Amino acid sequence: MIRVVATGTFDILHPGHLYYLEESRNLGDELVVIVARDTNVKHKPRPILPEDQRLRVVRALRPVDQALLGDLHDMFRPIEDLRPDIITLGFNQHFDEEHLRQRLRERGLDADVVRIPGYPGSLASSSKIIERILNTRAPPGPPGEE
Ligand SMILES: Cc1cc2nc3c(=O)[nH]c(=O)nc-3n(C[C@H](O)[C@H](O)[C@H](O)COP(=O)(O)O)c2cc1C
Ligand SMILES: Nc1ncnc2c1ncn2[C@@H]1O[C@H](COP(=O)(O)OP(=O)(O)OP(=O)(O)O)[C@@H](O)[C@H]1O
Repeated sequence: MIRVVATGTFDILHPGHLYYLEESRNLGDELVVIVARDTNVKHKPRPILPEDQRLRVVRALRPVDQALLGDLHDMFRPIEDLRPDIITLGFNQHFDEEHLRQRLRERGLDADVVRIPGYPGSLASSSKIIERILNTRAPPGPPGEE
């Protein structure tokens, strides 16, 4: 039984998320997804959707066997509980594979780390979708300010 763990914010879902989760699931027999806590998303603007809502939707996706919210303070805590064989990183996750492997070893965890490539598409990105909404649906400014 090969357990795979995938992680991410999953704010506004798009086919890039599905591709990442499907490819992660294909590496093993079971996929568990750790959804980032609202307060831990600091490397970009805070998510639009609250963590419970992000979790609920990720949990319902076909490739996902189990989904949970991450720890508030220690990202290795859920990994210690889940003991995955493989941890997948998405194409744009800012972790260095070798550094992450090392930190896992230091915690007595021997999961392999696998990078999943990107899925093409100009709107396969939560931030690009938000940008498009702002550009196409934002209320017009006061008259004369076009
Ligand atoms: C191995 C691993 C474990 C993680 N565990 C947690 C966690 O317990 N809590 C959390 O809030 N974020 C955790 N994260 C971080 C997020 O799920 C996410 O990867 C990070 O916010 C960057 O995500 P983004 O690609 O969605 O922007 C973990 C990331 C990795 C790689
Ligand atoms: N186009 C894509 N192709 C493959 N994987 C993706 C794609 N977009 C996101 N992912 C992966 O899905 C997981 C969750 O991504 P995240 O929630 O950060 O979405 P995002 O669209 O990359 O967000 P943002 O645009 O705000 O950076 C990460 O592992 C990420 O690498």
